Amino acid sequence: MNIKLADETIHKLETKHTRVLIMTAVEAEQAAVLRGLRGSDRFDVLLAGVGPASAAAHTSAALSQSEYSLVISAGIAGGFSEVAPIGSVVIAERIIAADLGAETPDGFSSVDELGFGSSNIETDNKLALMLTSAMAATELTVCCRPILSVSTATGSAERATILQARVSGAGAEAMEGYGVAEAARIHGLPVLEIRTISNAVGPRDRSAWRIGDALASLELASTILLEVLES
Ligand SMILES: O=C(O)c1cccc(C(=O)CC[C@H]2O[C@@H](n3cnc4c(=O)[nH]cnc43)[C@H](O)[C@@H]2O)c1
Repeated sequence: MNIKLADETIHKLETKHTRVLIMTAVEAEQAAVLRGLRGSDRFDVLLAGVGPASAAAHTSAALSQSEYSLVISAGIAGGFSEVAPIGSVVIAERIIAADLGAETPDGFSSVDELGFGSSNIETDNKLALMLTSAMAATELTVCCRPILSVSTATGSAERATILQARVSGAGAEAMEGYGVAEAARIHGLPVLEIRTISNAVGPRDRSAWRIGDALASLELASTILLEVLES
């Protein structure tokens, strides 16, 4: 894995007055993150809404209002079951807009292949690895993998297989990471994504979602984030 942005980011994080912006899709995720952060005034935890467009717009608005040194997309997600079981944590090694592109007679072409930009945003890999190690030392099950952003949540085994073939090693699928990351990139800031798994990516069965387990993991993961950034 490449180590990028680390010196600049760590330098900024060591500066006394640096602040961290965390974006969650919904209030239940926001509340779990805030419980985990234990009242620290170093963080703003704001609502992004659901999906990449809402997330990009809300993140960009927040970044235009206040100064931050790090931006994080956090919340629950679907996990690719071979690598990320329910209740586990996935830290993004990269954030990928997995359905941004075009269907062609030869299959899906990403925006990169079409020459329209990039569907792939690097996270702060050094911080991602530090967090992964710190979480691995607790009761949490954690991995550092690509996290996919999609506009339509996967609802079939076929679609899950297609996405796994499209992005080798993908750990999880959610809907806001790429929007948050694109806003951070435009503002010149490093980004992370932290997801806790509520359901398996695959055939839709809302009754099987374990939102309580995922929110409990999100709270604990947020406490570890606090400890790592304060250490
Ligand atoms: O109903 C609730 O109590 C509740 C509490 C917390 C969160 C929710 C959500 O529905 C969050 C939606 C949010 O979660 C991400 N997500 C979760 N699973 C998947 C998935 O399999 N595929 C894609 N996204 C997923 C996503 O980021 C949504 O915005 C409900």
